[in-house]
Amino acid sequence: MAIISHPDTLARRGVMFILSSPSGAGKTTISRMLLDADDELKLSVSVTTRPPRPGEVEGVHYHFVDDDEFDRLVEEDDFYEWAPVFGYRYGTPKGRIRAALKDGQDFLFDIDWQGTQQLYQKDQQDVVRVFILPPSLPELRRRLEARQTDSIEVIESRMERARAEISHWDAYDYVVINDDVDACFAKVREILQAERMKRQRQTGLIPFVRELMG
Ligand SMILES: Nc1nc2c(ncn2[C@@H]2O[C@H](COP(=O)(O)OP(=O)(O)O)[C@@H](O)[C@H]2O)c(=O)[nH]1
Ligand SMILES: Nc1ncnc2c1ncn2[C@@H]1O[C@H](COP(=O)(O)OP(=O)(O)O)[C@@H](O)[C@H]1O
Repeated sequence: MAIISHPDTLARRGVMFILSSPSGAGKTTISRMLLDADDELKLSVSVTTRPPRPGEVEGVHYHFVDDDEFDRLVEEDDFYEWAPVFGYRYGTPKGRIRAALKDGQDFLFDIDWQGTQQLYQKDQQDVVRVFILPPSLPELRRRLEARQTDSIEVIESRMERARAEISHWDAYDYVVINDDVDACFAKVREILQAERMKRQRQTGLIPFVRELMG
């Protein structure tokens, strides 16, 4: 694969940019805004046994598989990590991620805290962990209802789980409250931009500085 050319930085390793949030706090919304705004960022598409929601497209939002296929992928060690969530299984395929990171490709991961911990254990140097919080629990419920994708029972179970998910806030590098969506997006984007500049990622820095020093 060709080395990615970055307009703002020297040659560097890609960032594994993780966005997590309690369900309904807005990580899908913020992820979509980031992907639309940023050509250097690519979504890591997860594999799931959950059925598609209206409007979700195979290969774009998830790879939708049945239980047997998921079992096969686990056996073949095709996942970076996987976890059960709400009665379904979700996994991050290793695919070409490792090689692409070395070439400077940035990846966005929309995964929960369990997946975040596993990815962080496997690759601390590349991972950046961002947690999005709702401004309040009543607002979280309002957003889940407004999305109109879940039954009352599912919304109740998401609300219950939200409390458990929020308890993992301290396993993240950054915490951003999603009150105004544009403000939240701007903050998350600044985090990504700053992380790209981090000295440890800049594989092109040593030769460049040597040249400057003469
Ligand atoms: N561990 C792990 N979690 C994932 C992965 N993909 C998605 N998830 C999480 O699974 C949960 C349910 O996702 P989804 O069914 O799309 O509903 P959402 O809560 O509305 O985003 C979310 O917390 C996601 O962050 C993955 O590859 N690994
Ligand atoms: N800052 C915000 N203010 C109001 N509504 C929001 C905000 N961010 C997201 N939403 C809405 O809340 C609902 C849940 O957001 P979504 O991005 O699907 O959450 P998640 O992916 O975390 O489950 C969606 O209908 C979305 O349009």
